[in-house]
Amino acid sequence: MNELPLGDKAASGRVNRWVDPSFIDLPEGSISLSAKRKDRPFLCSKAELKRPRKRKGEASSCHLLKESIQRSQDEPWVDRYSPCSQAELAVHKKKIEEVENWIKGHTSMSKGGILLLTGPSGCGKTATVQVLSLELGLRVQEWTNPTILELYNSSQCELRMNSFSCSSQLSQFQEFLLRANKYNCLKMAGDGESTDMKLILVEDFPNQFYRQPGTLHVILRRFVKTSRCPLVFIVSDSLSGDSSSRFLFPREIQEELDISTISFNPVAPTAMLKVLTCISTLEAKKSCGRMRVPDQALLEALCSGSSGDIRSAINSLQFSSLADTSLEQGFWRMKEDRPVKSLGRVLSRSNQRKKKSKQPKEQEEEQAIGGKDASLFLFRALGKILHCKRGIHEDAEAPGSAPGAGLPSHLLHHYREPLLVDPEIVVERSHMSGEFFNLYLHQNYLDFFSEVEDVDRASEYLSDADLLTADWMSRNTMGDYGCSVATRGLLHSNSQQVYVGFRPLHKPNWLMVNKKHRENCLTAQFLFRSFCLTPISLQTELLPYLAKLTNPMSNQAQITFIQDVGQMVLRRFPGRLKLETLTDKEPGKLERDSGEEEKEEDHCGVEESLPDSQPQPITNQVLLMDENVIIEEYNSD
Ligand SMILES: Nc1ncnc2c1ncn2[C@@H]1O[C@H](COP(=O)(O)OP(=O)(O)OP(=O)(O)O)[C@@H](O)[C@H]1O
Repeated sequence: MNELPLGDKAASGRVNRWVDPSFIDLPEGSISLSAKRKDRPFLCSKAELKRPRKRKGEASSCHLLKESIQRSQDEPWVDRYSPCSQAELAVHKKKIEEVENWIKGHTSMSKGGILLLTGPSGCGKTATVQVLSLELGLRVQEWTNPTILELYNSSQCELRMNSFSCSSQLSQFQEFLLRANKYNCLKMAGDGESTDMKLILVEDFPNQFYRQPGTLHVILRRFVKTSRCPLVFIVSDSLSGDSSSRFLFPREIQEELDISTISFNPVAPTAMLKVLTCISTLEAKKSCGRMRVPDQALLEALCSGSSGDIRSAINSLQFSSLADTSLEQGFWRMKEDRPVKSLGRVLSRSNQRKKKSKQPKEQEEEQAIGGKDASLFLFRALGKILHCKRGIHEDAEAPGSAPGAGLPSHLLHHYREPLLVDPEIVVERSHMSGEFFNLYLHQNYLDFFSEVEDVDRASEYLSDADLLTADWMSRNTMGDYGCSVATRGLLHSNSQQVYVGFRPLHKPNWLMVNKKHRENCLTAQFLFRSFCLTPISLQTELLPYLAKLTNPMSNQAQITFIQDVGQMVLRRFPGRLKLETLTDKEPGKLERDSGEEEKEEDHCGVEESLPDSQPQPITNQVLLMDENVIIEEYNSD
């Protein structure tokens, strides 16, 4: 990445003579044209655009000077240092290229089309679109939800004009989209060589879409029929797992409307560090020595605490510097005497070796700076354990000292380099119970081991962990301990940890088996309710018995279920079951079937019919046909 542009961008080249959108009849707030700031679209902060201008002579020059200093101090650094070119973007080059190719492909020949950009908040999705539009000479026409006041005003106006009785956010959005697609922007004097090419950007969705995504789909279907310019949707991922992009743009709609999707990753720590270093150097220069240049360790702490959100990192940097300029006891000063620490776990391995490793507790303190939610997707959390990173002991760096020098000789084989992750914190941030986390580890750990003795030891630890949670009375308390035993046990057992590269992770087999078990319980209860037995008794006592009889039941559904559950047919599943792959954005939340035990006992309160979500007996019938199993006569003699 190149150097950031020098000096205060906000002060230069501000264009105030921008033209109102061609859709002047729409409420003002619903459209914002980036062409307003066409010459330097990123130079002026929103705050500045909205600031009322004073008339000449209204204030003294001193007052104006003070105001301008204040304004420059107040301006958010994210706006002041917003990127103006691809080289300045802290986004992976490939992602930028992908977006660029898509935009180029869909602006030429007025082809239109829809692009969906997803990724965590603050990873530079909007900045990328803005920069590319600037470079490709496109005008960005962006939808922003009108405020209630604007809605009210517009409806008043419309009432007066005797058109619609009231214009909802939804209808305004629809109108915006259709008109933006149909009409070119008005060309005004001073627009220079601006082209008619434009890009429609939607980041703000009318609330109605979250309640009824179908309404969005109807509008989009209409849009694609006449689409002339590219439409870009930006939807941020949420770590809580309620992915708006999946909800608003389900796969069927993406396929039907040929929506392209590009998924952004969090900003890489190295790129983020570069940006922060650049900004802090420029700001320190500008402050004429009033602001101390933050040390490397502090910048790294801000990077790691922001979890790949560059906006949050820059804001934290600005915030912490504010505290410093006025009071000598500022943030930089407090951090001044800290030992230099590295981004060991995020920078290259060679760098890690050179610098000292951090203790988990210190890492935790640093995470608190910037206050960004540090939740982990399950995929990443598992990766942190399975691809575990280790540092080196401080004493091992001393010349002549052998690894494990402090250990007695008979324990030397237990020597390991210190962990760079804290397994308990990783599990906590995955939002998953220790027991379930263990299941995922159990399913996936083998691929990461190279020695059979290590596997032996690891499986013992997993069994111990299982044992800790065996007793239902203490399960809640012991779950966390069990998880510590499993994670730390796995990490310790893997004595020959080798770099295995990317490995797909799978969901535990147990989940599938458990699901099937629950389905069978419900089906058994439903089909054999007249026996008034628990699902367990039905499946382990009654059905195996019935399976031995000839025509025990007249109901075909019952017969097929008896065949399915009452006989242990190993032939039915030759080889291993097909495992479900764990995707990288899968949330680490699982519904625990808490009511299961009670349900099993409550065998008299059976539902009258099977819920739709449950497998219907027909599934078993298909199995029966496949296997061609015949109920044999049971000879009790
Ligand atoms: N080098 C840089 N690369 C990317 N963004 C930068 C850079 N320097 C500063 N920024 C600022 O960081 C912010 C990045 O936020 P952006 O809106 O692009 O994120 P986003 O992925 O669209 O997330 P959200 O959906 O939450 O808005 C922007 O305000 C941008 O101006």
